[in-house]
Amino acid sequence: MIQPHGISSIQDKELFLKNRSTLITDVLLPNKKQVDIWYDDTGIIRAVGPEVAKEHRSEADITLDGSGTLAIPGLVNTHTHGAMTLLRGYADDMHLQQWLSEKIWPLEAHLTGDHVYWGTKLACLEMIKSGTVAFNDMYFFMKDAARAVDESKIRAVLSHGIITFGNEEKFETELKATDDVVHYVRSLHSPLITSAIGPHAPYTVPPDHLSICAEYGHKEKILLHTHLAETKQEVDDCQKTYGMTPTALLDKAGCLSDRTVAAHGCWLSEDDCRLLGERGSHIAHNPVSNMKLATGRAMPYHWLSDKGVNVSLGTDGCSSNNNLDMLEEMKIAAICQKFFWNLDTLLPAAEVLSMATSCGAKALGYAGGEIKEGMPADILLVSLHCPSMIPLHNPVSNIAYSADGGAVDTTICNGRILMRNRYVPDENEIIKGASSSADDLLNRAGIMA
Ligand SMILES: O=c1[nH]cnc2c1ncn2[C@@H]1O[C@H](CO)[C@@H](O)[C@H]1O
Ligand SMILES: [Zn+2]
Repeated sequence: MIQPHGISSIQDKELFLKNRSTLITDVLLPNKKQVDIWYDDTGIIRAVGPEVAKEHRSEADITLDGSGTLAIPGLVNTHTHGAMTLLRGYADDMHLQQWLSEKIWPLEAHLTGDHVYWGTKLACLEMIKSGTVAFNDMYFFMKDAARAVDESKIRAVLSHGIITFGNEEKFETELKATDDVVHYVRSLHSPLITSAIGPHAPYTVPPDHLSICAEYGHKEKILLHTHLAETKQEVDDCQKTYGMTPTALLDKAGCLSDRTVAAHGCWLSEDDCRLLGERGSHIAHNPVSNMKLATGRAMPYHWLSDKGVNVSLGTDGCSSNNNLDMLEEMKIAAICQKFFWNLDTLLPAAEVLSMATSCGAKALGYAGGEIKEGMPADILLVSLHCPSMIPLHNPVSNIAYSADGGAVDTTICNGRILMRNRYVPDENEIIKGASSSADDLLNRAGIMA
C-alpha cells in the first residue's frame, strides 16, 4: 500500500490548480543522496541539495513531505497512439498486417473527434498515474486530442497520422488535417504542446508524398514522427519495390534529420544505423508492442548506440501493448535486449532509465528528463513503501527492474502537481466518459459492446 505523506488533504483542489513555488523535503535521489528540491512558479527547478529547505522554506507556497519517496525524472513516452486506449483488448494475438488491415483500420474508420477526445483523456490519466509526463502521439482528430492534452496538463507532441497508399486526394486531405493541427496547437499558446508531421510509414506513404511531408516539416520547424523497419516484410517489400531499405528511402525523401523520431527499427541493418547516426535522427523503441505483434527481431540497440543514435522508449498504442506503463516498458526493454541479442550486459538499468527520461526529452526536442537546477520540474515521487521497492540496495535497479507504474505516488509536470497520494482530480469522470465512448465506437461499427 502507498502510505500517504505530506499534504493529505487530497480534496484540496488548490494543490492541483497551477504552478506554485514548491519545496519537496527529505526526498531520496537515485544516487541515494537525501535532498530537498525547490522550484519556483515558472516550473523550473532552482535548487537541489541537502540545505535547500533551510534556505527556501519561507518562499515556498507549498511544501511536500518527500520522506519515504524516491524522486526520479518524469517519464517520456516517445511513441504512442493515445486514443487507442479505447481499442484496448479489442484485437489481440494477431500478425501485424492482418491486425491493422482486418481489425484496427476498419474500426478506426468509425472514429469521431469525441472518441479521440475521451480516448486521449483516458491515455493522459493512465500516463499521469504511471508517471509519464510527456508523450509523442500520432493519431486522428488531433485537434480533439489537443483539447484533451491541454486539459490534462502534460507535455505532448501531436501529429495527424498520414496514410495515403499513393492516393493524391487522400494526401490533400491528410496535409490539410496536419496543417489544421499545427495551427490549432499554436493557437493554444501552451508551453507544453507542440505538433509534428506524421507520415505513418514508408509502406503507407510513397516516396513522393514522403518528400512533401519532409519539406512541410522543415518549413514549419516541427518534428517528423513515423514508423520504421517494424517487420521483415516491410524491409523485403521496400527492397523489392524501391531497391533500398526503408531507412535509405526515408533519407532519400529528406525525412531523416535531428527532428525525426522513428518508431520501432526492429529490422534496421548496421548501415541503416550508421545513416540514422549521421542524420542525428532518434529511434523510439517499443519492445512490448514488438514482442506482442511478433515482429521477429529486437531493435539492434548495440548497433544504434555504437553509431551514436539517440534511442528513446515508447509503449505504442493500447491495442498492441496493452497499457501505457513506462516503468513496465523499461524492464521489458532491458530484458528483451539481453535475451534477443544474447548479451547479458546490454542495456543496463541506468541506461534504460535514461532512455525513458533524458533521451526521450532529447528526441522530443526539449530540455528535460533530469532533476537538476535549470531543468523543468518534471518530477515523480515513487513510494519506497511498496514491496517491490524493498530492500533498496540499488534504487536504479528497483526502478528499472522491479517497480511498476503503481509505485508512483506523486506526478509533477512543469511544476504543476498532477497526482498526489495517487489521487488525480476528475479521475472518475474520465473513466466514465471514456468507457461510454468506447461502447459508442463499437456500436457505431455495428459491433455489440
Ligand atoms: O505498431 C504499429 N504499426 C503500424 N501502425 C500502427 C501500429 N500501432 C498503431 N498503428 C496505427 O497507426 C495509425 C496512427 O495514426 C493508426 O491507424 C494506428 O492504428
Ligand atoms: Zn505505432
